[in-house]
Amino acid sequence: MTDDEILAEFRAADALLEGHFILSSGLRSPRYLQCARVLMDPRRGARLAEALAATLPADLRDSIDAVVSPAMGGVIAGHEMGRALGVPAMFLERPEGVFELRRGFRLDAGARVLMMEDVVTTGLSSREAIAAIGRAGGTVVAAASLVDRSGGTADLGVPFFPLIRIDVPTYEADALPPELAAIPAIKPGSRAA
Ligand SMILES: O=P(O)(O)OC[C@H]1O[C@H](OP(=O)(O)OP(=O)(O)O)[C@H](O)[C@@H]1O
Ligand SMILES: O=C(O)c1cc(=O)[nH]c(=O)[nH]1
Ligand SMILES: [Mg+2]
Repeated sequence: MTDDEILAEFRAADALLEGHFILSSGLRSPRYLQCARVLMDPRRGARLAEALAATLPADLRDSIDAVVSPAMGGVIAGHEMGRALGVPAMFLERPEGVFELRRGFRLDAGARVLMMEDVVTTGLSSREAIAAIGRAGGTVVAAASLVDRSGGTADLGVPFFPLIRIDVPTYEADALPPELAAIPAIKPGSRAA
């Protein structure tokens, strides 16, 4: 899938939002990629996951035992990647503030895991998820996401395969451009403030 085809899927889903957004990291942005709107169409989600799976090197793709994703945003993205790769898909939650596998999800010792996110901005959520998979006994062999909006700055410590890289600005909360400061901010994600 080309970048234009991927962006067309986001546009068709009304997933390219404009306004004033508080991101998971606390950074602010005039743009938000609402992957939940993309994934609300299961066939669109499956198409995008198939396209992403096809970009993985074949030896890596064939070696993956499981997909593990951080909730909430990663849940459906990870499930579709599990389907595309033909492996189980599990998710991490943080009811106590730190990601953990719950609901009977478990990894065999040394299981080769693909960590799947919806969006990567600073990479913090991805790094926290990768650490949690390690604590659960898995070995993260690669990370993937639908969108990388880090501008190439996110270092996840493992090979990283985003479906698309999108350049969008982010600002510290105390350094907003006037046009952003003039709009009320909303926080679409679920990380506790
Ligand atoms: O790379 P980062 O700076 O960590 O930002 C990206 C993260 O932010 C969003 O999650 P969020 O914490 O908003 O919660 P959600 O997944 O429950 O929506 C998104 O789903 C990623 O997990
Ligand atoms: O950084 C985030 O929290 C974030 C940015 C974005 O564009 N979309 C999203 O779901 N989360
Ligand atoms: Mg998330």
